Amino acid sequence: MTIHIGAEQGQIAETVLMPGDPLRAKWAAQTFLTDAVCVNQVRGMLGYTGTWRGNRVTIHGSGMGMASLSIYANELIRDFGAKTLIRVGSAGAMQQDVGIRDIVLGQACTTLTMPSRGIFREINFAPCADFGLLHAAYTAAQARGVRTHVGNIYSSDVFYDERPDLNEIMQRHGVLCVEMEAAELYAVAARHGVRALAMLTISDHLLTHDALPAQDREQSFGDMIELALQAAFPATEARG
Ligand SMILES: O=P(O)(O)O[C@H]1O[C@H](CO)[C@@H](O)[C@H]1O
Ligand SMILES: O=c1cc[nH]c(=O)[nH]1
Repeated sequence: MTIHIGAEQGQIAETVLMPGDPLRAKWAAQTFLTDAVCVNQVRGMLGYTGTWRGNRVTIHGSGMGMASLSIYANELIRDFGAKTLIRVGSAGAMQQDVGIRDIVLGQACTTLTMPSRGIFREINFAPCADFGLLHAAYTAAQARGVRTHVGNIYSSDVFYDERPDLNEIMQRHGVLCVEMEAAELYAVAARHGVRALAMLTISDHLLTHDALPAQDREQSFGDMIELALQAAFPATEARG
C-alpha cells in the first residue's frame, strides 16, 4: 500500500497497462482480463489485476497529465515492482494522414517540459520507447490490419494551449499527435531500468476538428488494448 495506491504487496502485476481514464481501466479490465479484481480505488483512480491468456496483468489509470502519471508510475515501479508499463491513451492528430481511430506508437516524445525535466539540468533528454515493446506492438498491429503510425509525439503539459504557433512548428517537423503523459512515463521508466511504450488511439483531430465522444474514449479502444497485451506477451500471442 502506498500513498496513492491501496493495493497490497503482490496485488500488482509486473505488466501494467495505463490509460489516463480510470473508467477506461475498468472497462478494459472487465472486457479483456479473466478474474479481474479491483486493487485500487484511492481518489477514484481505479486499478484492476487479472490475467490475459494466463499472464498476470494490471490495468491502472494514470490520470491526466504528466504530474499525475508520474506519481502512479513511480509507485508502481518502486513500490510494487512493475517492469513493463504500456500507456493506452487517446491523442489528438497533428498530421493530415493520421486519422480518427488510427493507432500511434510513440517512438519518441517532444516536450516543453515534464516533471523529470529538472534532474537533467542543461541536458535535453530524449524520452523514447522501449524498442522491444515498440517492435512487438507494430508487428501485432500489422498482423491485425490496424492503421498504425510510428514516430514522434508531443507530450504536452496543457490541454488548452495558448501557443498554437508551436503546433505548426511541430507539424512541420513530422510530430504525429499530441497527448499528455508519455514523455514522463518514458523518463521514469528509463530511470528505473524498466520497459515502457505509449500506444495511442486518435480521438480528435487538430486539423479537421473531428472528435470522438466521451463514451467512445472510455469504451471503444479495444484494438489498442489487445495490441498492448500482445506487445507485452508476444510469445503467448504466437501460440494463439
Ligand atoms: O485519454 P487519456 O489516456 O487520458 O489521454 C489523453 O486524454 C487526456 C486529455 O483529454 C490526457 O490525459 C491525454 O493524454
Ligand atoms: O492531449 C490530448 C489528448 C487528446 N486529444 C488532444 O487534442 N489532446
